[in-house]
Amino acid sequence: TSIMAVEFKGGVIIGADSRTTTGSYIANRVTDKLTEVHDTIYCCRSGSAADTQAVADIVHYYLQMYAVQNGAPTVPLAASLFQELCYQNKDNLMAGIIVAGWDKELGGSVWNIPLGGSLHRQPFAIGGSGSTYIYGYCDAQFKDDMSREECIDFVKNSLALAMARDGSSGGVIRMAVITEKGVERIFIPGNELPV
Ligand SMILES: C#CCCCC(=O)N[C@@H](Cc1ccccc1)C(=O)N[C@@H](CC(C)C)B(O)O
Repeated sequence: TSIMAVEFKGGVIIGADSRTTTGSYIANRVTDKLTEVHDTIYCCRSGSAADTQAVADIVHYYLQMYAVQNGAPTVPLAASLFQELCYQNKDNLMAGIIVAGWDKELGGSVWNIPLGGSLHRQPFAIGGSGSTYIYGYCDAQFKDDMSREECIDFVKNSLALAMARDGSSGGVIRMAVITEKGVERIFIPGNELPV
C-alpha cells in the first residue's frame, strides 16, 4: 500500500493506490482504501485489510452515535478513537492509518497513526509499504501554503512514484478533496499515471 494525505487552506487531499495482496498474488486491483468515518472525515488504510476494516467500522459507528447527541465530530476526535483502538490492541492488529478531513474548529487537518499506535498531527503524511520509497521526494517537494491544485499534483505524483517501485502498491490512484462543501472524488486510471 501507498497512502498519503495533505492539508491545504480549506481542507485536505487524501490519496491511495488500489492494490490488495496475499503474498505476491493481487487479490484486488481496484481496492478503495479511502474510507469514510463521518461526512467530512476519512481514513487512509494500510496493513491488514481485515484489521483496518474492523477498526474503521468501529470508529464509524462511534462517530454516528456521537453525532446524534453532540453534533458533528471533529477530525482530532476521530483520530483519538482510532489511536485508542490501535494502541490498546497493538499486539493483535496490523494497521497503519492516516485520519484526515475537515471540521469547523480546525478546518483541514491530517493525523498519522503508525503501527505502534502513536498519534501525530502533520502538514502531510505518507504511509504503507510504498511510502518508504518517497520520503525524500515528498520532503523535497513539500511547501507551506500550497493551493488545492498544487496539493492534488503533489499527492498524485508522490503516489505514482511509490506505486512504480513498491510491489505491494499499484493499480489506480484514488484521491478525494475534503472541504467544508463536502467530498469530491478524483480517479486516475492505471494507464494515465504520471510515471
Ligand atoms: C484477500 C485477502 C487476505 C489478506 C489481504 C490483506 O490484508 N492484504 C494486505 C497485506 C497483508 C497485510 C497483513 C497480513 C497479510 C497481508 C494488503 O494488501 N494491505 C494493503 C492495505 C489494505 C487495507 C488493503 B497495503 O498495506 O499493502
